[in-house]
Amino acid sequence: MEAAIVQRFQLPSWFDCRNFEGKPHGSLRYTQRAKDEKRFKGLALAHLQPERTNYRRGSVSSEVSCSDNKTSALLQAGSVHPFDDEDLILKRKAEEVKPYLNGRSMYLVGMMGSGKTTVGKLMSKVLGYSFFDCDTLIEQSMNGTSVAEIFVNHGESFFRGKETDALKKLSSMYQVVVSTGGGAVIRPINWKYMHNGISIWLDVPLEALAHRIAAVGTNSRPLLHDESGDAYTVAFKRLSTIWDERGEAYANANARVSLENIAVKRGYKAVSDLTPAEIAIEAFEQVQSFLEKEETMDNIPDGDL
Ligand SMILES: Nc1ncnc2c1ncn2[C@@H]1O[C@H](COP(=O)(O)OP(=O)(O)O)[C@@H](O)[C@H]1O
Ligand SMILES: O=C(O)C1=C[C@@H](OP(=O)(O)O)[C@@H](O)[C@H](O)C1
Repeated sequence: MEAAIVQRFQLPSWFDCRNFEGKPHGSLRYTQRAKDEKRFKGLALAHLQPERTNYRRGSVSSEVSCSDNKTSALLQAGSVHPFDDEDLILKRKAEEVKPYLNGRSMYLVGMMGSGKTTVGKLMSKVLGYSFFDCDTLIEQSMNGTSVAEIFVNHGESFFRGKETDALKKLSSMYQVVVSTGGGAVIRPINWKYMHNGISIWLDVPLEALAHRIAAVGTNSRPLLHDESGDAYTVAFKRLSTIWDERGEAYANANARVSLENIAVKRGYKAVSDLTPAEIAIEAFEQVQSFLEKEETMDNIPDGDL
């Protein structure tokens, strides 16, 4: 993670920069007076450049130091938890959006591996909604037969019928977040059901999808499964073909969450730096924009449309 993290540190006492030695990492702002006196006290706003992070680990190792032209001082080293803030922002965002949803459900759509399940679970948790994974519902309706087995034993079109049945059932429910299967967007009837709630498209670049899928394997994703070739290349080729066939269908969703746009907004080099919480925050923001537009449209008199 390349982006700087801003963190406040309560410094315990006066620091005299001349008394410290250490290699400065990051920077620390302090007042002109402190600069002149080469000492300072109190709250410091530090920009940390973490060495490495991982969204599952949720913490970064860091060093905060101050320096002037001649000296530098290591003030604090250890672990910080930037995502504590992120979780709080996510919770607040959900609380902000929730009253305007009026109990409407949310349907996450997107290519295989786009994070519908991961992000959907997070969104349901902070909203206090129930979470459903469409593939899991289909498997349950088939006494635990896996999606991969359903494809092999009954074919794709049978699976698509089950998928539509599952969406029909879900469409009568309120306050649920649904992770749909990547192919749910290809049948117009499925959109009729999903439009009972708000649909959100997780738009993830194919390279990132292929990396994620190669990491977990393709056993549970029959449309990508292939014994030959290296996992990334096979996944990328298959995903490209699928994208050509149905890419446009995802744009029917009410809200689009583009990982490339979030990465640019946050100053990250790669979309792989984005955490599921950051993506969920953006999803709520896009839902908010959709609801605002919807309200504006509702307020326009019929004759003016
Ligand atoms: N933001 C993310 N960064 C890195 N890996 C992710 C992210 N979101 C999901 N993943 C991983 O990608 C894989 C697919 O995610 P999943 O939520 O199952 O996608 P989908 O439900 O759209 O198929 C999982 O292994 C998951 O841990
Ligand atoms: O894209 C698709 O056609 C499919 C995606 C899968 O779901 P995920 O998107 O959850 O992997 C699953 O429904 C099935 O393997 C078909």
